[in-house]
Amino acid sequence: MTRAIMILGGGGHARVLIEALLRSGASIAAIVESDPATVGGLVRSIPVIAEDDFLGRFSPDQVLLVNGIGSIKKTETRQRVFDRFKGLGHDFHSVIDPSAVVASDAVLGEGAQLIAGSIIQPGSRLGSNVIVNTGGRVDHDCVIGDHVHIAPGVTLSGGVRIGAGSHIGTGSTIIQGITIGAHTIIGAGAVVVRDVKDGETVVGIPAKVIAHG
Ligand SMILES: CC(=O)SCCNC(=O)CCNC(=O)[C@H](O)C(C)(C)COP(=O)(O)OP(=O)(O)OC[C@H]1O[C@@H](n2cnc3c(N)ncnc32)[C@H](O)[C@@H]1OP(=O)(O)O
Repeated sequence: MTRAIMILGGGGHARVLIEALLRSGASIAAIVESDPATVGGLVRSIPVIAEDDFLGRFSPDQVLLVNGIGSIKKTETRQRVFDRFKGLGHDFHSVIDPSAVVASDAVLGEGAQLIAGSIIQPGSRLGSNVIVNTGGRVDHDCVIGDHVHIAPGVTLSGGVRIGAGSHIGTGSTIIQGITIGAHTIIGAGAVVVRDVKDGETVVGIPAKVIAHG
């Protein structure tokens, strides 16, 4: 049986995902929201259902979920949503915009989201629930942990490693071979030329630490 695709959340990131799914020929059965009133009207005529309704009506064998929660700094909320629905037995569908370029040997984890114009080069591996946002570039042999958000216009050079739950800010550049720890925040526009430890926030060119954990 083909499972119906449903989006968790109806905000800006969800709308980007809906565009990518529709462009790739998928159909979307519903947007699931804890508070449907927060979704400002119908998005592309897709019905909005309340989360309680969803939980009562649909079992994991009937639906495939898409994590529509974005992040601008910390990635905890989208991780919490992913983990909660995995705990209920649900599977997450990957969203790959038709304009994304993905090397034949790249490995994508469950629920990967490759937004318009993103590029994943050979030998790279992405964990579960990872976003590579608009125009993000992941060069060869990068290893990206679960729940990482690579924001629009980021460049990861070859062999970069990123720990789980990190947010790589919009337009930042990471030079080759750098290791970035878990739950870090890389500021918008930063140029990272040294390794970044778990929990650190770095900004600037070259990037310097402004917060620890
Ligand atoms: C589709 C989408 O929209 S996806 C979302 C994309 N957005 C992003 O990636 C946003 C990334 N976030 C940032 O760059 C943020 O500015 C952060 C996370 C680095 C810091 O945010 P906050 O913790 O709120 O710090 P705050 O704004 O108070 O700034 C602290 C200091 O760092 C400076 N600063 C903040 N961000 C940056 C930056 N990117 N580069 C240089 N300096 C910065 C501030 O000017 C301030 O300096 P001051 O103390 O001398 O005045």
